[in-house]
Amino acid sequence: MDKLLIKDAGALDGSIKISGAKNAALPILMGALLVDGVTTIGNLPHLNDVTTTLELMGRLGAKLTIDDKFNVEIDSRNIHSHEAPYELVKTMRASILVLGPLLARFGEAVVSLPGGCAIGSRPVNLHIEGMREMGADIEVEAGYVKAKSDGRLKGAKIVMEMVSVGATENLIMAAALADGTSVIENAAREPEVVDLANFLNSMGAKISGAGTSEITIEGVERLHSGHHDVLPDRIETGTYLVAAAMTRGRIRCRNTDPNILDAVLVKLKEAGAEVTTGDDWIELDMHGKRPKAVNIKTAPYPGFPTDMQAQFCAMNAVAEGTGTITETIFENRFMHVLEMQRMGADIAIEGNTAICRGVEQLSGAQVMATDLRASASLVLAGLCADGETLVDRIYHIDRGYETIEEKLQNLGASIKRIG
Ligand SMILES: CC(=O)N[C@H]1[C@@H](OP(=O)(O)OP(=O)(O)OC[C@H]2O[C@@H](n3ccc(=O)[nH]c3=O)[C@H](O)[C@@H]2O)O[C@H](CO)[C@@H](O)[C@@H]1O
Ligand SMILES: C=C(OP(=O)(O)O)C(=O)O
Repeated sequence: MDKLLIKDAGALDGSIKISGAKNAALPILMGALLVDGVTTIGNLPHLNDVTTTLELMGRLGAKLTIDDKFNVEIDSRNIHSHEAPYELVKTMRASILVLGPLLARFGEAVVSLPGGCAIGSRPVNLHIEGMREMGADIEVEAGYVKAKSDGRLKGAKIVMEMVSVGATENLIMAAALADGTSVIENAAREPEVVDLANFLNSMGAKISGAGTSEITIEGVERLHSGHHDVLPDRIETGTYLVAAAMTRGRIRCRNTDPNILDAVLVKLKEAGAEVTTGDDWIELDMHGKRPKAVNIKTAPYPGFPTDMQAQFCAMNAVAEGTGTITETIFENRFMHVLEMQRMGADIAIEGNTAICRGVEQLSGAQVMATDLRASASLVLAGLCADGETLVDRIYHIDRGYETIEEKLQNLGASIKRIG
């Protein structure tokens, strides 16, 4: 199993290109199953989750052509299977997003439940309830969601009991081919939901209000061929910005979108960073100063993203002063804290809050990655720890960060992958 070996090499300095967003790429690829034609997707990140999704689409009967820049052409005209098996679904929570497209287009879907994971139980009741309201007959049996619809799904008004990114996306996709108009209230407002809606609209869907908490979808009979470029990854961007802040360095992130990172940039400025932005770039400069600890409370967009919480926890661990991190989205997203404590961090967990008292210097240790962002935060901690840090189980990182070691090496970090 691959590991990452990291040593403190001082302040990061340089420029990197940000990849397309994992969390937009996955629903968009699943959304291509709705299209009775050929879709091409650009700016796809080369990640394990994307490869798993492509494998799943291939098993369902989609014909895939991938060029050397990782642009993917998907011919979904001859889908012949409507089942997403456990062996593929287990590695990736987002695979539940095939449910809406398969059910909407073929009136049938059998999708394995992805199971719990390190950050929490992650149920899919909102996905199922919403599709039932559109007339689907759904049973959960032997670990599989088995859904059927007699003819097209029916447009419905769905009031979401809580804000869910995945359920909003699944229901948009289900409603895109439904008979009649659907309205999703209390919808997630994440930029990735907007990107999915833009993608589907460019294929002929009629979705309005994405990016607000009320989304209206006028069902159409079919979607047609088209092209879409995935939006930049705001979480990858934020991760590298924090890496630069922690190491008292300077970074320019290119091919990104500063307009979807407000909550993160505000906190970086509060930590003492000078942040400058252009149309598609963000620059952060610490001018050699140690960051100041910040208080964070995660919330649905446009609040502070839960996917950036672990990285800010790492920053607080080496910052000046004390900062609190309150996690409100997932019930168990502090696994990184236990590993950081092994590196000498002074962090106490009280309920859903981590109280971090910054220390002058962390010390390198062997640590275990438990989930995607926890792994990223341990890599960041390793960048400013004394001695060597060995991060184990980095398959989690490969789910969400494209060539992380190369990008960090370009910024001057000492990091290498060992088998
Ligand atoms: C592939 C992808 O885009 N993943 C992101 C997506 O995950 P995902 O879409 O799985 O997260 P949700 O927004 O659905 O989860 C938010 C909360 O709702 C709960 N919930 C969700 C669905 C449901 O049917 N029932 C229910 O109770 C979850 O347990 C959680 O407490 O949004 C999360 C929250 O921003 C991010 O951390 C993930 O990176
Ligand atoms: C939790 C995450 O992803 P997923 O929903 O794919 O597990 C994440 O991107 O931090």
